[in-house]
Amino acid sequence: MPYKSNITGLLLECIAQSEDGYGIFGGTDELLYGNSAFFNIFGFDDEQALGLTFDQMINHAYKHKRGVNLETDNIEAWLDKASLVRRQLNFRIFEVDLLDGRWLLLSEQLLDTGELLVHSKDITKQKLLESQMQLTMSQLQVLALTDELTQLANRRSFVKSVEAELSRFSRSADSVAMILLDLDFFKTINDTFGHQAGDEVLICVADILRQATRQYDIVGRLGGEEFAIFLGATELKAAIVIAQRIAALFSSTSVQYNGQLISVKGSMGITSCADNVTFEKLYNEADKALYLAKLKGRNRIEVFNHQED
Ligand SMILES: Nc1nc2c(ncn2[C@@H]2O[C@H](COP(=O)(O)OP(=O)(O)OP(=O)(O)O)[C@@H](O)[C@H]2O)c(=O)[nH]1
Repeated sequence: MPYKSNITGLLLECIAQSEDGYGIFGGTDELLYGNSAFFNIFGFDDEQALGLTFDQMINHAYKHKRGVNLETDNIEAWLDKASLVRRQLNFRIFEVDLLDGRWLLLSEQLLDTGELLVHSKDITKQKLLESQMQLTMSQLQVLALTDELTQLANRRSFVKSVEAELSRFSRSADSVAMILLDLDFFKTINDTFGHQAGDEVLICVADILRQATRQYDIVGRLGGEEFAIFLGATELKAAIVIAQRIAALFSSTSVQYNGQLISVKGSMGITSCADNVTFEKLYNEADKALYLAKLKGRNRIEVFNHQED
């Protein structure tokens, strides 16, 4: 059959024209065959690479700054490292990037006869898609953990972060503290000035909390007009100072909305402990103190009393 008798020639022609790279290195690593896509990986335009060793081809790419991206100041050391993995397995697959921005998936297959068959496939589109997906995933993760209005940690993320910190602190004897803050008569602000004005107040409160806390404190909006601050390695005294700082900022700040000034007031409950601390324990203690602050007339700070509990 004429088709069958021509198959070898046809196959060679297909490989020569293929956008995938094909190369065969001989037993002493000299290039026996390559198509133009393969030469291109090493910065060669034509068959001048034939007969060169892998090391010589890499040196060519490095010297002419073409083809494969060789991120090294020492090409000899790079080649030594490559020799540790090259031809060590019957089959291996890896990704490389080219200086023109493309990405290739390369496979090396050691033939029974000692030659090394190398195949390359352009995976630039897939890499681009992959990095876009990674970006979307990390954006989604941020969205899932952030309160949209105030950009503070939401309840889920606050609990998760505090629990992570507590497991870190469990190995130290340091005290940790929590401040719970609940705005006073916030419903009246909404009812008087509108929901939008209420939102502006919540944003302002978040700014005040960021301003009053340290970089490593964890600040979250637990929901509605309830906020929480976790203070790692903090004694009660220092936690009270931070709560007083927040109260002072509330007193000196008014939110401007449609030409009107809205004052912000809040009640705070504080607790601090060092032993067997869990999120629930801290939260419940701070919440009891907060309840007391509301009961005693609001716009004040109360500390959880461990003796009375
Ligand atoms: N603008 C706005 N209002 C909210 C948001 N989330 C909750 N609220 C409102 O917050 C108000 C909370 O009301 P209450 O629980 O009675 O609290 P309060 O009026 O501050 O009363 P006290 O805490 O007892 O001083 C409700 O009217 C909710 O609708 C929000 O994201 N934006």
